[in-house]
Amino acid sequence: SLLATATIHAQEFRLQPTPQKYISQDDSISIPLQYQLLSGNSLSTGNTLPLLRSLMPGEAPKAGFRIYIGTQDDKTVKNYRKRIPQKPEGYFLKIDKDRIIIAGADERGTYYGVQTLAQLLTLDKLPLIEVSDYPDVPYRGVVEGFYGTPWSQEARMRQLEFYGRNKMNVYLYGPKDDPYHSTPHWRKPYPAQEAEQIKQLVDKARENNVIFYWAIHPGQDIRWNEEDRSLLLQKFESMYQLGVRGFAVFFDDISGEGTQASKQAELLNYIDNHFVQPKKDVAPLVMCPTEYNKSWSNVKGGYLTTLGEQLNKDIQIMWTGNKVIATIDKPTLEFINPLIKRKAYIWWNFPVSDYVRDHLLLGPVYGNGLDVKDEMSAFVSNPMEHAESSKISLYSVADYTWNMEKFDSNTSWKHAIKDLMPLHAEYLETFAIHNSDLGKNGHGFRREESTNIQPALSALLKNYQEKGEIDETAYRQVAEECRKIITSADMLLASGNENRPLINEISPWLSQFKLVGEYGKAVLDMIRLQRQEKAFLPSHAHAQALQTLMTDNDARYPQGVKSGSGQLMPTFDALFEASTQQYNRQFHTALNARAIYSPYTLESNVAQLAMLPTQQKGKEGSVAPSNEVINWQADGSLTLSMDRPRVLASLRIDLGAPEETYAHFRLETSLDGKEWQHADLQTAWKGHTLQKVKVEGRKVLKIRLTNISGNEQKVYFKTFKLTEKE
Ligand SMILES: CCCCCN1[C@H](CO)[C@@H](O)[C@@H](O)[C@@H]1CC(=O)NC
Repeated sequence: SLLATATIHAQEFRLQPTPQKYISQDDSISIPLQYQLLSGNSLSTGNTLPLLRSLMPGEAPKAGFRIYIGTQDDKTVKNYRKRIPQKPEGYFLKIDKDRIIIAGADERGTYYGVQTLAQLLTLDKLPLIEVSDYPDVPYRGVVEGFYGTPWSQEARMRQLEFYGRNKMNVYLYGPKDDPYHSTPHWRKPYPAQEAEQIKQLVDKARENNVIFYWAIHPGQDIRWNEEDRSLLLQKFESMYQLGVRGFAVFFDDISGEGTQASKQAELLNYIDNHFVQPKKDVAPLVMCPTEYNKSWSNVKGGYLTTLGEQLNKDIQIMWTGNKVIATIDKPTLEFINPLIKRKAYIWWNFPVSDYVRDHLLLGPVYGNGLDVKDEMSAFVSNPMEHAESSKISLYSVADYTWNMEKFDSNTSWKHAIKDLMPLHAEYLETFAIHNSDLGKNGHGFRREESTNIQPALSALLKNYQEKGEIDETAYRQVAEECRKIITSADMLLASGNENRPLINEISPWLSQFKLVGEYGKAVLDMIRLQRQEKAFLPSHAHAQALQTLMTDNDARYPQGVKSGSGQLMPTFDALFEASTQQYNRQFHTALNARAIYSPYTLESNVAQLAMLPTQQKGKEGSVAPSNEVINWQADGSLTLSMDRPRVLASLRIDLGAPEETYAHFRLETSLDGKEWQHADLQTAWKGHTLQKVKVEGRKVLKIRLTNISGNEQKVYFKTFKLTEKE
């Protein structure tokens, strides 16, 4: 498929990432089948020569064609020394009629020169070209730092190859749900099997010139004493024995003793002075602070300034931006860099989806500043638990961090898709453009979706809702898009082995996507046939059947599978409702005019709660949990309303707080929104969670939870779930 890639790419071939500078003459040579290799001593170890030999197997001592390769200290490239960009990981690549020169500022730069050559070799002829290139951001890559199913060994091996090809140089291993990374087993060495897998990853990383960082997440139960400090160092030593040469300590998402800045700084400096520095072959230590975004930081409290003042200068400090989930711009960095007295090591929480697990985030990487390359020491992406699907974003993160000013999010996005499935790129693009928004979520972070068809969707809906008329141009465009949706789903599901791991990840969403396309077609029929008493009915019935199929999601994904939720589904639901209401008025019928939706709506004057989506699964209704600590102001309340009175079987609430906290809250229910009955929170207490609150058999229309303590309460919002009586 490499050849296929070349053929497809040939007309719009681009080098990835976009090089800083390159000149190509209008001439090319056929790929040399034999060549004499003149390589510098500095490359005798490492994986640069193995990569070159794997790409061009025709090495022959007497051949006329020559390849000169080395770093700037090697005499094999001394004539080109001044052409090498004097920047870390810089390289000079020149393809001439009788020779190729690959000269790097350092070993990794030379390696990247070979990776660029690798891309040129996918063309049927080698263009005569000169490339002078280097990365804008020193450290570029991925932090596997999400909640949920950690990536598999196979997925990680593929990731590391992807990073090598796309010139990403760091991978931080920190899956929140790995018990040996975090509580409870961070103090213990890995069992033999897991240790062997880590060793394999470290070797794979070295092969791809990626620094493998192993992170530890001790903060939830660390004790600030000699014993835990030495246990942590022993764990690091055991990882070093496995070949790990990059170390990180994450103090994010914890509470209690572990959050003290001065203790964190003391521990990290100790690790730096007694482990990292003495080892001499270990990368600079990286730490993730507890206050890792501006909305959670209390500058006056001094946490960040303490780290900035006390942490050894070479220790990197991570930062997610102005919020947990945020794009990174100049003001973001102008805020944090002075406080921590160094350039922030950006942990970008995208395309991570562990707080919107029913969505895939496959859209373009956009919104980060193009003028911040000199304000950050690193930019690493926290991806989705779906490794292959995350590559659409990761490809663009590689592009953005290597050559920031030249980054174009849409071009990069299109090439990312071609890189993943060259033979099905148009279908994957149709799928990706309609699966990019997150839907309502606790962080309030949203993305554009269905941008290609959005104008037609709103024109069609506006004309129909306001004038009962059909905008024929919009109608045709939407109908065509529905056809493309249905075709794309089938083509991708039937795409065989082009990218089987990707299809395995997205197949539940592909099935849902096809239903969305069918639903769109059925709704278009409904508005076309709305005035025909007989013909309307089968389309209405079909649309309802599709609504049912779309809510009975794939059992593999209990949290549900959403597709086209940003623009397509809201428009189709609105057209379903409007045309059915119109039909009922005209023919005096009472067909169901409500598209399937959650019968529960949430209102709240607590900012972080107001955005939470509600969910319905059968007899269960819930407000989605928030990943953030909620600042619940005095007298702040949350009200869950039903679409009609319902009899409750039970209600479970979990604020992740000790029992006394619940005394600060009052729970009430109401049948009419005017009269409220109290429900007792204390009696239902069961260690950290309120079990069946005494509302058994109560008929309610609304449920309200209010902070009556007179002060702000900081709580988690883990569970708010009701079950209705059968
Ligand atoms: C209260 C927990 C918020 C979690 C925030 N983010 C991610 C988004 O959900 C999640 O993957 C978690 O690992 C991460 C923590 C974080 O952002 N650390 C710098």
